[in-house]
Amino acid sequence: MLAPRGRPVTAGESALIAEQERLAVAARDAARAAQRRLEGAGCGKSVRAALASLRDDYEAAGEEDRPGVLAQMHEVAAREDIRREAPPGDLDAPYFAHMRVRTGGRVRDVLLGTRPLLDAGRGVTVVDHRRAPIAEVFFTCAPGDEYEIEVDGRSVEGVLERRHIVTFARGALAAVSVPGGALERSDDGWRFEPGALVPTLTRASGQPLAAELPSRGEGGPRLASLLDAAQTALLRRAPDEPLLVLGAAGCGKTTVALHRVAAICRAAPDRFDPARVLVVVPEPGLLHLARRMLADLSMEQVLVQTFDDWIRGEARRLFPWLPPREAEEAPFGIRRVKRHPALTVAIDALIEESTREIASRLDRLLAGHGRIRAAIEARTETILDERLRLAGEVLLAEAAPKRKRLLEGALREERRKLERVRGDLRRLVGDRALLDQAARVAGGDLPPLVLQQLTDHTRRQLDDPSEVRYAHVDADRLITLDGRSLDDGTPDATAGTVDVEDYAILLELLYRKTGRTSTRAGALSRYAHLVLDEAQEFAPIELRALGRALAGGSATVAGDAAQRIDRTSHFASWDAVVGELGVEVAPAHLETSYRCPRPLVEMAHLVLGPDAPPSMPRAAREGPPVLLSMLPDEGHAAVVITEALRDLAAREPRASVAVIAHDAATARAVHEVIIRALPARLVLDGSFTFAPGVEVTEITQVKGLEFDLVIVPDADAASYPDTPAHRRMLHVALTRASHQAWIVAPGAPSPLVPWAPPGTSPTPPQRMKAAPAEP
Ligand SMILES: Nc1ncnc2c1ncn2[C@@H]1O[C@H](COP(=O)(O)OP(=O)(O)OP(=O)(O)O)[C@@H](O)[C@H]1O
Repeated sequence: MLAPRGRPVTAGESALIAEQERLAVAARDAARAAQRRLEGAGCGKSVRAALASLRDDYEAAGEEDRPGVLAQMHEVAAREDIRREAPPGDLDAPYFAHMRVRTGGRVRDVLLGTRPLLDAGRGVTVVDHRRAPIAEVFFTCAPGDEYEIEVDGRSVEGVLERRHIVTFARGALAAVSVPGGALERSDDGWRFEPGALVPTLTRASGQPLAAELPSRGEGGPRLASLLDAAQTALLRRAPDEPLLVLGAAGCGKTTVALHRVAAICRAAPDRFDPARVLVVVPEPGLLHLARRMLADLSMEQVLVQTFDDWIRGEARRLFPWLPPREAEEAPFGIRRVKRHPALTVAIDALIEESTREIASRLDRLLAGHGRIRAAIEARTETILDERLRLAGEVLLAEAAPKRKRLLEGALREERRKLERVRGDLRRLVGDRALLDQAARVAGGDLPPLVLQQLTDHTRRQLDDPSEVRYAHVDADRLITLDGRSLDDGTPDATAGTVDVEDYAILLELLYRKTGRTSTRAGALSRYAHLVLDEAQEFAPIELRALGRALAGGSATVAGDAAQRIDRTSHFASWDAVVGELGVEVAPAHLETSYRCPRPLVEMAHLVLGPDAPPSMPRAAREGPPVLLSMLPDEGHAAVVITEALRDLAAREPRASVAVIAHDAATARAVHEVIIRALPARLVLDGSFTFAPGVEVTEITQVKGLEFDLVIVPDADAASYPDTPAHRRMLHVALTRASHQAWIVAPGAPSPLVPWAPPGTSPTPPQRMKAAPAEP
């Protein structure tokens, strides 16, 4: 049981509580009354049934009765509209903040909630905290501030007298924020608890952001002196030696990998020209960070790319026929199939089919009576060109001179055509029989529904977009009113596009058919050294493409299996990763976490649960506790987070804060609230600034990055259920913090978080649940 830190409330605070309780009771009654009214207005199902029967009546009615039936339909539909707009989301907690304003000579209490609710009789006004103009006063003013806002084009002035965040527990007021803490209800009555409800975030002074570590122009040895002995030992490895650096989040894998680039380019400049070094990362955020770190190491010439950008550039050079348009990110299921290792089985089957077709064609052409097919099918080489060449040698040795020339010509022509892979791609991802062969070995991973989704998607991609279909129509008539293309945002938007996942498949098909990585149009780039960061996120087919670009060069591979969050990447093991890349290497392990302080390392390890590595990384330093808050809902959480950030911005303007949501939709919703109070950037495209300020983002964006503070705004049971994938996601979010993390659960809390572990500091609603009252 946690010892109470606070004190009994003062008389003034008691008066405030009484006033807040009156407001709470009035709001709850108003919400319940509104709910009763709406129930009286009919429930959705019965309204739909009523409308359906009225529609039948309308059909059956004579001309003269129809207006009457129509009027009834309108009335029922209007009731349905009221029901849909219906307020009270949570009858027991209809609002989460209160402010008292003096405006037009009157004092008004305004409550902030998720749904608006107006009950003049009870004196209750709940406004939508995201949209109502008056809510801006709550987010931007302090008590005593004068304000001027615009409402429906009119300017409204006033003074903010009070502002409080409140929480409810089991329908009753549970806490009211006051300067320095909160008044909290316990079984003994109300108490003042310092720092409660809205926790105080801190930023340790002097914590380096990764980008601030080494400074430009300083030499290699000086930079390396920032590294520990284990890290420095890795830099001493021979430049040609492949290196696989593993270790938990924040152990310095990226740091070592990029320092190694500088080290080998300096040690062997004749073989390792920085311009021939490629650094590949999964996401744009890490790309920006890596470029900055390389610039600090005077290695600006090194090419840093996301895998998608790299493969796009390569494939478009090799296959100039590719449609210029790329589809918007393909649905999860489709990406999963296209990146699945079992797709190789479908590729094998496709190559077999192509081989048989070529053999039959040659037999027909040269009247081979099955001998050519038998000779080709007798070969077992995996590269089709090899098979044709070697079978050809056998056939040519036996052939008469005249026939020899014919055979030679026909074989040459067939081998020349092998680099045409466009039709193969269409067949591979559009032919259900081939895909079913992959599904059979995928152990339930590729269900029929997903394969159907893929073949439908492929069919749509093969359609001509409307612009092509309507080429005979004037171009300006094909532009819609909002200036977008005719197909934008429609299923037809997929027509005539290619998926980014197709590029690696095309390279694979090319290689499997020709044994080459070039076409007449161009050749795959070659690198002296490849750095692959966050390597757990790449699919086998992508690793093979990179391996082929490496051909003979050396590699530094860095990753952490506990951080794999892309469920379409199919990570199997580190042996498999380096195997696909074509390098042989034993892993080197880093064991000290430099980014996260001890409480965070422990929490992140706990969150991984059964998936945690056997030993917890060593933390290089102590730090503040991980903050935990349970709040009634998302709106409430967003307001509490906003309040804490407002306070932090005033005290620590140089802190870098990431609010890391589980998904983009949640990030947008939280951002919508935060920007009412302070400048915050919504980053969903990797464009992080690595500068002080607040950035709201989603987990897939933050791989490899770090911020002073991390806030997880949605650690509820629905966003983070107990699955290995969700454990890893939460782990990644938390380990982005170099100083402190705050986990907020709106509604039912996630089972992944130990809500009251030692060393953490739960905020009031949680403590009230976790700890019974003192005797
Ligand atoms: N020896 C060291 N001494 C002090 N700080 C270090 C040391 N090594 C790395 N760091 C710092 O630790 C932080 C994490 O490093 P880095 O990003 O390289 O880790 P990582 O293992 O790649 O992390 P992740 O797995 O999360 O991508 C960075 O701020 C880096 O500057």
